[in-house]
Amino acid sequence: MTYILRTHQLTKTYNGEAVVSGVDMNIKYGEIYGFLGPNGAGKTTIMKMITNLVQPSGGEKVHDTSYEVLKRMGSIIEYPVFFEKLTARKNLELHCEYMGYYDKQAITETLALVNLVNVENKPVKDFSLGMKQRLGLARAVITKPEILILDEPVNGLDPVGMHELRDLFMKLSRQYGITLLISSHNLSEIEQIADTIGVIRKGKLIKEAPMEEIRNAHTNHIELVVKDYPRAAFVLENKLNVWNFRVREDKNIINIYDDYSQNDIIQSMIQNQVTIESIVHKKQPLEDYFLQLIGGDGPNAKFN
Ligand SMILES: Nc1ncnc2c1ncn2[C@@H]1O[C@H](COP(=O)(O)OP(=O)(O)OP(=O)(O)O)[C@@H](O)[C@H]1O
Repeated sequence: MTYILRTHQLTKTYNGEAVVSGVDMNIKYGEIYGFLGPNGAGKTTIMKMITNLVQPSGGEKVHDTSYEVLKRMGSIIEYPVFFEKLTARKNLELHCEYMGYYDKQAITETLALVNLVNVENKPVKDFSLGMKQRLGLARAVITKPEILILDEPVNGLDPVGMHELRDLFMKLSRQYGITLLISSHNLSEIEQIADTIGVIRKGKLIKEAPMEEIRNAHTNHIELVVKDYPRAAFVLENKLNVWNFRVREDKNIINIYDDYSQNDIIQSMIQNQVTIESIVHKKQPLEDYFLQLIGGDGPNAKFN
């Protein structure tokens, strides 16, 4: 089966208000699924429904075999809590006992995986945020889950901590074959590692696509500046069969997102008496595209 986890019309209502509505997510085996959205968009609520911490008001989630996958699911939804006075190793030992999984070798291996071997006998209260995040991850992966659900795991980390954690995610995915669902409110945090991106805005999944497709389609585009944009748009659609473009009416700019030949566009515009002021190939920062998507009202839209 291609998918390890799918949701179908997943919905959550609080006090008559839908905070998550009709979400269809499709997470493939072994991939890193970047779950993006501004604060309050509904990411945590969806992750809680997936991990059975919150009961959906409607819709469902579909695993291959529901009970079995739950056992094979690791998660960090809220800030990970530890027995602060106990050592990292002791925390992992207690967790394994609680889960009915006791394998000393697994503890040692997992501490090595998250690079905490040299501090395994320190009490957790002396750990930095990054170390705690890595210990949380160790706890989530020690029982060898097939899927990991991580809610904003790099939040609050400095660039070094973020980098370390991203490397670890790649390792878990590529070397251990674990599927990862990682939420973030910042595209740049997961852009390099995500295979698929799901974008949530006001409780609705507004985009789900391979990261590569988004990168190609939206970072490269042709910017066409014309005197008469309605006529230029007409020519694009009717003479060149170009549909994937956006008009910025205030500036007579047309951004064309698919891979078209600039020459064809120039020739066709000339043949149809459209005056071109300029035509250039541009790269849009991906973050701008994301802000535009979740803001929904122009390139300067902010998250909230
Ligand atoms: N138990 C609850 N009762 C009422 N409203 C809730 C409850 N839990 C969440 N909400 C609301 O649901 C909306 C979505 O919250 P959620 O925490 O899922 O968003 P999020 O995308 O994870 O944002 P953040 O990154 O800030 O955690 C918010 O408006 C929040 O106030």
